[in-house]
Amino acid sequence: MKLTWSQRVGLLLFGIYVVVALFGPMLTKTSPFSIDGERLLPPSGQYWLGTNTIGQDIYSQLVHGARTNLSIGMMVAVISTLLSASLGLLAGYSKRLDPLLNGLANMMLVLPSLLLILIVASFTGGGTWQLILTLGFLTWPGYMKLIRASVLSLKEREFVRAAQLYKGKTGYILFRHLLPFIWPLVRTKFILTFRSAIAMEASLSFLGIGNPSTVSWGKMLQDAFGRTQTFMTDAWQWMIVPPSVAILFVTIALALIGESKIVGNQFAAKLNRRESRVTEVERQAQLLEDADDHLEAIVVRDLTVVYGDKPIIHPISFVVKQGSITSLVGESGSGKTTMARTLYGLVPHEAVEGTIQIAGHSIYRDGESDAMQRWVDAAYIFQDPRNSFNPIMTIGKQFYETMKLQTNLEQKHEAAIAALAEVQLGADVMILYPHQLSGGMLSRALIALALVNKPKVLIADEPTGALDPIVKREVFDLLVKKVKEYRMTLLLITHDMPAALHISDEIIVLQDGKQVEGEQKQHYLRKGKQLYHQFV
Ligand SMILES: Nc1ncnc2c1ncn2[C@@H]1O[C@H](COP(=O)(O)OP(=O)(O)OP(=O)(O)O)[C@@H](O)[C@H]1O
Repeated sequence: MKLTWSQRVGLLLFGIYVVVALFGPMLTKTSPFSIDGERLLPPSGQYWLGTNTIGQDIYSQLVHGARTNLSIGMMVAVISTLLSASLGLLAGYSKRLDPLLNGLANMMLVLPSLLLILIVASFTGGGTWQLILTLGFLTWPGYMKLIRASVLSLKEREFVRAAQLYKGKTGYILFRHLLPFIWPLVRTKFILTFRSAIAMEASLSFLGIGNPSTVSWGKMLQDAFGRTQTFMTDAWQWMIVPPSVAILFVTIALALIGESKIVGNQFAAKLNRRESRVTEVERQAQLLEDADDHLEAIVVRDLTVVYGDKPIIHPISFVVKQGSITSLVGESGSGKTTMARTLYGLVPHEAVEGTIQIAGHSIYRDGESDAMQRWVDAAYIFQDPRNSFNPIMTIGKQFYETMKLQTNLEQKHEAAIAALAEVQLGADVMILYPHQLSGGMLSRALIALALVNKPKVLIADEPTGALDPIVKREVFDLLVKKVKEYRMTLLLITHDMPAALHISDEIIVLQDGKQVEGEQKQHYLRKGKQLYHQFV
């Protein structure tokens, strides 16, 4: 990864600070507290940075102070960042925990943090651990709310919904699908908290309420400013300048690193290198025996969908026979996507009335839709392929996650390559990220992904929208072939009337959320047929 010069400088400065904090104290035999030198000695071979007004070695104090700052900054940043990230993820993801956690964050935000820190520091005599815990527990809410807001929006993305549908465990979804996206926020939070903890510790020590048994840069400055000799002699040059420059040095280093993407990207790459953990997903999935087959693959009775006060789907009933192809057509905005999403259980329960059965499972009846094996009993192709894939996972990993018929990685790999080959994609696609594929390639990869578990029912929302006419034709042929081969039921949402007429056993026409019947439907189909003759 290419770093800008400022990022390199930031890392270099911070590296120097860490080396000094870790190894600097080893280079001095003098204790930072011992008063064995003469007072106010200028820098020399013996006292590299001179001595202070009571004869203590300033170099020794500076390097021991670096250690104190590093450990306080690190501990506070770790505690505060862990709280922000974990509570933000949980609040954004869980509707149940959100009111509690968000309420707690709001309450903490209105607390006068500085006052509390001063009170705690005064009462505890500036104890280091008390300071770390106070700072750590008071500084998480701001970024927690930012992370929560990101997760609230991310969890509506198709790839997260898909992960939920195949019953990925909550921890897995949070860690694998959501954390990499909020990682830049986590990284920034860590660096900012590190920086402010160092500044806060220095300020408290400067005010005289730091830990008296440790040495720190703030305390060095307090000592220097508290003595008149500092300014009456040249001593300010070695008593005030070194700790001030050190604080400035670390603050600048952290500010420069804060602009770097190095940590986040390395982490995301690391996450992606990890083997897929979808073994958590239930595996008992085998295609149900033919005896369990239902002649009616999709049964819809008196279905309505209302968003707020706006009816989107008016009462509608229909049946899709097992092994058939039914196309859902209609003008833009007529409610096709809403219908498809409703059938697959992707619409909030409260918006839906009526009953839906898919492959024998009632959708929207508690417990029963959970029993449906997503991607095996029924699969869904979302309208927007780019949003359907997790952008920071390779296509191959996303195949492994979804595959339920194969038990080991080798079998999964072979089946994924075979499924990709059916849509004219090579095995090299497995190691590519979604952004490295064209829109058409992504559409085909999505179709392969939907077919890889040989689903009994496939609901496909505009699966060929991004394809050129030749590939489109090939994909329709593939879908027809798979319908026959797997005895699959296909509900196809499409604007492509010629194709719908060409491959469908049944066509449902929607207009303004209502099913069109009789002469109006015939008129719509006649128009489609005229196009169809141009198509074949
Ligand atoms: N989440 C939502 N909240 C409120 N209204 C919505 C929501 N989703 C869709 N709608 C409305 O439902 C109507 C039908 O939209 P839908 O996306 O189902 O149509 P469509 O037939 O699939 O259109 P297209 O062919 O352009 O994709 C539109 O008026 C749309 O504004």
